[in-house]
This record gives sequence, structure tokens and C-alpha cells, in this order.
Amino acid sequence: MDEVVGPPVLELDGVSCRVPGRDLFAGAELSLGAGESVAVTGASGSGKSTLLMCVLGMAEPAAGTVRVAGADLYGMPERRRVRHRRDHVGMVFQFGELLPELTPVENVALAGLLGGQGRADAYGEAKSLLDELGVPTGSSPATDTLSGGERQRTAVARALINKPSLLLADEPTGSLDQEHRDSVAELLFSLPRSRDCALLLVTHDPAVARRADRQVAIAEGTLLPVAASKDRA
Ligand SMILES: Nc1ncnc2c1ncn2[C@@H]1O[C@H](COP(=O)(O)OP(=O)(O)OP(=O)(O)O)[C@@H](O)[C@H]1O
Repeated sequence: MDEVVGPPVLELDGVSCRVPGRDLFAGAELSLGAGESVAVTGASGSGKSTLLMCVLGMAEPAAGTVRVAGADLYGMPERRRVRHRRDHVGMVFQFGELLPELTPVENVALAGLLGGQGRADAYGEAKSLLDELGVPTGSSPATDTLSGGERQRTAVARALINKPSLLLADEPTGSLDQEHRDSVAELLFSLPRSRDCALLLVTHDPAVARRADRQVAIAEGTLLPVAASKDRA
């Protein structure tokens, strides 16, 4: 198999997460390189979203180190962490979390503007990403008129506009019917290679998880590798 795995983009070293009154997991170890995808599964309430928030720099772990693009995320001041996230991380949520009154191009371009791109560059890049991902932009419809699949593709374009080295996705196909689920999953799992980024994706859906290069599960209070054959069909 011609695996293309680059230097680590994400490294978890002994990471433990707690919420008030409860330990979720401890001693989590994970290394994820550019070009590679990992699916995170686990029972409801096991801490999958908390793990993503921790990698996003928004939930400091109780112990351990989170390194993104070579930098210790919680060893830097908050303002630098926000900048580091904008420069290196893209995020796709279950429901897209787009601004419904804006057009898809505006939703995507806004992320580019916030990432420091000039107006012409951000709008040009937003349009070309949406064209590439198959989202209609011609008549500039409001985002809330798009199909569920088109909305998630718009969310993917928004996550990509600042050329992240790490892409995070929390149940990105959870709100879609099977046809859209398959096409959005196919798109997401093509990105590590086509965009030279790493993908860490949380899902309840075994068919989606099987598309990843590797699977891990939060179980028994830690992060465990899951033995599973890769299924890209
Ligand atoms: N800020 C918080 N304060 C208290 N409890 C929290 C907080 N955030 C999350 N929790 C609890 O921590 C546990 C893990 O939540 P999390 O959302 O990470 O789980 P999950 O594995 O993603 O669940 P699901 O699959 O249902 O989305 C849950 O029991 C949740 O209620």
C-alpha cells in the first residue's frame, strides 16, 4: 500500500481530559501525520467531542501535551493559541454551523478574511473552492436554501480556505441522508492526500469510520487503537 505519511501534524502525549465531577479519559497517545486520516469512535458521552475541543485549543487537558504543527498548544499564551488555530486548523461541525443569511461564498470568504487574507483573495479562493466541491454559487443563493450535503460541502470549503495542516470534523455526516453521507465522507477522506493535511474525524457511523486510514476509540477510560480493515469502497 502506498501510504503517504508526513511529519506529525498532531501529537497527543499522555493527554487526560475531565469534566466537572468526571474523568473522561487519561493517558491518550496519538500521532497523526500529513496525508493521514484517523476516525475516533466511542460510546455517547465518552468524550469524543471533548477530545476535539482539546485539539482545537478550547479545552485544556488536565494532564499531558497537545502538539499541533509542532507547537505545544497549551504552552503558549491564549492569543497565540487563537492565531495558531487560525493558521493551522480547520473544523467541520455536524450541522455546518454556517451563517444562514449569508451566501456560501460569503460564509467561506469570511473565514479567509478572519485568517488574514485580503478581500479579493478571500472571495476568489472561496468561489474556486466551492466550484471544486460542487456547491452552486452562480445565483448566489442564501446558504439556508442549500441541501444538507451542499451545506456540509460549504462547511468543508470554509474549513479549507486557510490551508490548514490539520482538519477536525465532529460527526460531519451525522445530519445527512445516506446518499449525502457517502459523498461528504468520500470528499472528507480524499482531503488528506489532495490537500496534504491530516484529518481527525469523530463519528458514530462504522461505515464512515472504516474509510479512515486508522481508527481509535475512547473506551476503558483511554484512547485505544481499533483493529479494522480500511474500506474506501
Ligand atoms: N463543560 C462541561 N461541563 C460538564 N460536563 C461536560 C462538559 N462538556 C461535556 N461534558 C460531559 O462530558 C461527557 C463527554 O461529552 P462529549 O460531548 O465529549 O461526549 P461525546 O463522546 O462526544 O458524546 P456524543 O457521542 O453523545 O456526542 C458528557 O457526559 C458530557 O455531558
